Amino acid sequence: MTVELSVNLNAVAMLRNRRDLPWPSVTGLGRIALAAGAHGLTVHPRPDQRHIRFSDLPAIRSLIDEEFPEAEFNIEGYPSIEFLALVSAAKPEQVTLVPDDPSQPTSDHGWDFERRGAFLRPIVERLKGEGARVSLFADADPRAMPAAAATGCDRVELYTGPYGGTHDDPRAAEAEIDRLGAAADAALSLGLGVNAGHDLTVANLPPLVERIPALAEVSIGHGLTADALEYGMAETIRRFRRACGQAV
Ligand SMILES: CC(=O)[C@@H](O)[C@H](O)COP(=O)(O)O
Ligand SMILES: NCC(=O)COP(=O)(O)O
Repeated sequence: MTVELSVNLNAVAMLRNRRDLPWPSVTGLGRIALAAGAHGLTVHPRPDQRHIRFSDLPAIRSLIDEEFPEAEFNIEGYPSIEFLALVSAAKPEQVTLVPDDPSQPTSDHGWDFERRGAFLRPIVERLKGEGARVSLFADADPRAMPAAAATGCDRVELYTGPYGGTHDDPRAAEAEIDRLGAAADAALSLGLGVNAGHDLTVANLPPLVERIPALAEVSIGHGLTADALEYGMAETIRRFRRACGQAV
């Protein structure tokens, strides 16, 4: 089974928002990602629109519909009334619900399914009724998976932030892989699909994929954008030197 890659465009949008200019272009970089074989595009619009703006969503929807009809749009976020209205309009193939409060700098935990199950169930049903696959952001805890499944969701997205944080500690990384693997096994045994995301990199993906071969999808933004800058920098310097009139 292939693990699909969904490219999170939040970091691109954050760079764009530094100026009142249209670059880097969220749809332009999305197009490059899909043309290079990414399976989908992910955005996590936050209420303050600090990176993805609500107005980005129709443009991404059109990009996929008109140029990459096989690709998937994944919208992540807390299911506020405003978020649910955005999702209804953008019609993503997948919605990933995340228990963020508006003041959080980034996502840092999954749902407490026991406590929030009654809140989630009708929302999951509504989103599925609108044609979306529904994934719920989950901590790497196998004991949480029965309550996750009881919400009616299709998948869980395992929160890999703690794993990403072990980049300089191989033993801690192994322990996190064990936790993620056990959570994935529990979810799969209940018929749930398993996605994963947060702080994933080229370096830490292979052990994760090896432990969870049935992983359906990873969504990656921060580390992927960092690599795009690093690996694109040399060619960019050559382009700018040529623009300066230098012989390159
Ligand atoms: C749910 C998740 O892990 C990502 O969507 C992450 O929250 C990205 O959000 P930021 O780009 O705002 O950090
Ligand atoms: N769902 C996780 C995601 O979309 C990207 O997270 P990150 O790679 O920006 O940490």
